Amino acid sequence: MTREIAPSTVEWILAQARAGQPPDVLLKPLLDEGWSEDDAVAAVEAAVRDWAATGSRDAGLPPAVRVPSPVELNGASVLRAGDRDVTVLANLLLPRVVVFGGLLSDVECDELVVLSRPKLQRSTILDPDTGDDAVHVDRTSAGTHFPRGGSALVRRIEARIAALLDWPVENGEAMQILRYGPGAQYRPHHDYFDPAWPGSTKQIARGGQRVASLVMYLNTPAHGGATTFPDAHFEVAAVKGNAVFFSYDRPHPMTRTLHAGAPVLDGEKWIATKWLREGRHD
Ligand SMILES: O=C(O)CCC(=O)C(=O)O
Ligand SMILES: [Fe+2]
Repeated sequence: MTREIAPSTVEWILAQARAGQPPDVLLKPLLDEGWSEDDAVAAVEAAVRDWAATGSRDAGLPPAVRVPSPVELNGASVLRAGDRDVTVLANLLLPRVVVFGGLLSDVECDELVVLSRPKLQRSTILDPDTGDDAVHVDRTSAGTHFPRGGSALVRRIEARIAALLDWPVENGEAMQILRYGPGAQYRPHHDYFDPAWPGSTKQIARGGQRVASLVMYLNTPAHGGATTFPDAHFEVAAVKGNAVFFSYDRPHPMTRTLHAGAPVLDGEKWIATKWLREGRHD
């Protein structure tokens, strides 16, 4: 139970927060009244959360939800992810992006490529009206997928990702494999289901919104094929075994998670993508 703060104190705390005061300033009046530090922190967090939720609603934004949060800023450089150590190569707050090194071994990357090559089909994107998959010029890769838990290899990688991101395996969609040949690309898009699209309802019914994406690079293209974030003027080079994680706490462009697979200029590019849902995806 969160202790109630007097409304006048809430107003004072929010005014300090808006003015950019640090947390210890916000906590001081409660600590001075004899509150325990835990109660004071919980009460201030609740006040700020309510205020943010009201602000979002007033601005016509969808509410923010909890997302995987693998590492804080200036946190550990190496994370133990189940059976493997993974390095943190870059960490950005807006958009929320983390670049990981060595998430997959070379052997795992090669195995995924070998298993996928004979199964490839032209990639599709979601038809905004029907929610069904359709071939589109915006996405000129070929792909396939591996159902969750479908093999020992997939189970091992899924368990590692769940440990790294602290997000249940059951909330993950099937692992999607993509191959881009020379010139192929994936034009800028968001991975969440746009609530304005009639077809999104059908997708959201299975496990809720997507809240994060993990794109794992299965090879290093000879030239090109970066994952770009145009709103942030930021790009992640495709390097075998590495991965880029990004989360979006609401299905809105304000998350700045617009992203693209830039054209492959020489050679081919292989990736495995895991999309994570709010809830269990069946
Ligand atoms: O190819 C890339 O780098 C990005 C892939 C992507 O956006 C996706 O799979 O949703
Ligand atoms: Fe994407």
